[in-house]
Amino acid sequence: MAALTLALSKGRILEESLPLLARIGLDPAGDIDRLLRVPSRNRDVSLLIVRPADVPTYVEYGAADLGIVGKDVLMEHGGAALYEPLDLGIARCRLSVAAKKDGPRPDGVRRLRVATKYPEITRRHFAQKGEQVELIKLYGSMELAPLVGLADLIVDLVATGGTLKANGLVEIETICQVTSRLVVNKAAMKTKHAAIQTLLAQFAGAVRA
Ligand SMILES: Nc1ncnc2c1ncn2[C@@H]1O[C@H](COP(=O)(O)OP(=O)(O)OP(=O)(O)O)[C@@H](O)[C@H]1O
Ligand SMILES: O=P(O)(O)OC[C@H]1O[C@H](OP(=O)(O)OP(=O)(O)O)[C@H](O)[C@@H]1O
Repeated sequence: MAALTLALSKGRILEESLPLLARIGLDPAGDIDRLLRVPSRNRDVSLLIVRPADVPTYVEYGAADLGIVGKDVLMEHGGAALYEPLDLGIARCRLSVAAKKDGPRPDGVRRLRVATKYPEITRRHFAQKGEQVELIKLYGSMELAPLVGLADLIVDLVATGGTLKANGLVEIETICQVTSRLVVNKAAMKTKHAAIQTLLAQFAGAVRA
């Protein structure tokens, strides 16, 4: 079998991937808290532990043959350069627009300011609605922005709604549902076809189990 490299999103997705990986013999055979490249129990597959937002880049450039990444990250990156054959159904959440409980007060003069880690998705969302907004790129803790007057709205991930509630924010619109996806490098899908198909079938079986 051709050797394969699988890029994993560290953090929450890695945690939720571990049971799936274990089911198909791909559990890490090394310290995933320290190592960035880790062998798996299957000697033909090695694992890369990377920041979630970097997974599409590793797979697109062929540094990894496959990757596990959130749909939110794929949509922001622009997924056209990758195959996305399988929804793994893990790290389930949604991407939503939220505001302070008393809501944004458009004054008809100033554009609404929207703070987000996802400027591309946010730009497309408001453009589709014909609304002109000012985007403010943040790298985390979006919930703070409306509280301190940095933004009128945020676009962020919501799962239980606990973080929004704790910060006195309410969800006003869902943009899309999010789960993690298995993605594949387009060239590798041809050159390592048999090995990748075998792995895809194993992942699909593990998801059904
Ligand atoms: N509350 C949540 N419930 C379920 N899935 C989530 C939740 N928050 C984020 N996710 C999913 O997990 C992915 C990674 O989130 P995580 O919080 O682990 O990393 P991050 O903070 O975005 O990454 P980085 O450490 O690079 O900033 C997201 O892209 C999304 O797909
Ligand atoms: O609706 P909830 O269940 O509260 O989940 C939503 C929160 O989860 C994510 O953050 P995370 O916990 O991953 O922390 P982060 O800010 O470090 O990414 C997201 O950015 C929200 O803040």
